[in-house]
Amino acid sequence: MSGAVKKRRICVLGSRSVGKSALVVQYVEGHFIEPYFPTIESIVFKNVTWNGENYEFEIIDTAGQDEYSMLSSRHAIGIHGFILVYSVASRPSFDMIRAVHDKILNYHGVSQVPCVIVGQKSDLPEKKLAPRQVTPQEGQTLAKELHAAWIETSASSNINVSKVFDLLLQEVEQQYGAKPEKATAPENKCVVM
Ligand SMILES: Nc1nc2c(ncn2[C@@H]2O[C@H](COP(=O)(O)OP(=O)(O)OP(=O)(O)O)[C@@H](O)[C@H]2O)c(=O)[nH]1
Repeated sequence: MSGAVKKRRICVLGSRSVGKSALVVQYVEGHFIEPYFPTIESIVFKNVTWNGENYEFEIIDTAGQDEYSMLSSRHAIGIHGFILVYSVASRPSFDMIRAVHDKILNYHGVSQVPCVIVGQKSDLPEKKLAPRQVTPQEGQTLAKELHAAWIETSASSNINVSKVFDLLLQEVEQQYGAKPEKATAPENKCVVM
């Protein structure tokens, strides 16, 4: 194992109330937050060992987006990897994934960024608490099209939560490898919202 800690900055994006904060808190603190507090922005850190290397995640949990919200440069520039979250019980939140992904690509001026698409709240249809509005097949098809990884999770039942971050590291290391500074989009680039 090499001693150096590799820093990776991760941004979590998606519609309101899809469970972005719950996912991050379950991963970092190991518990589920039941009440809903809309996030403005929260940054948390976690150290992990992956493939024999030490990493420090800086995870930026953002306020929920809608089709009209602009992507802040803080949530695009210098970010190594993106977690795009929808709820499997919300079709509009799934439709938002493509819009957010397009905004990220516009910032970076590339055709691909390291990304994991997450279908959250998988417990809702399983426990018959809410009907499923997005099938796993639809999630996988979109991810294939956007060259992203895909997974379904439940923050409340702690299903697949840490796998999200393992998958993202895999995507980040595949794309940037030893050159993570390439995640920095040019500052003077014209940005199309
Ligand atoms: N059943 C279930 N509920 C969840 C899950 N994750 C989050 N929730 C609930 O969904 C609501 C919204 O969760 P948040 O984590 O605050 O959602 P968010 O995407 O961060 O919301 P914004 O800050 O508005 O963007 C809360 O009441 C959570 O308890 C899950 O995996 N299963």
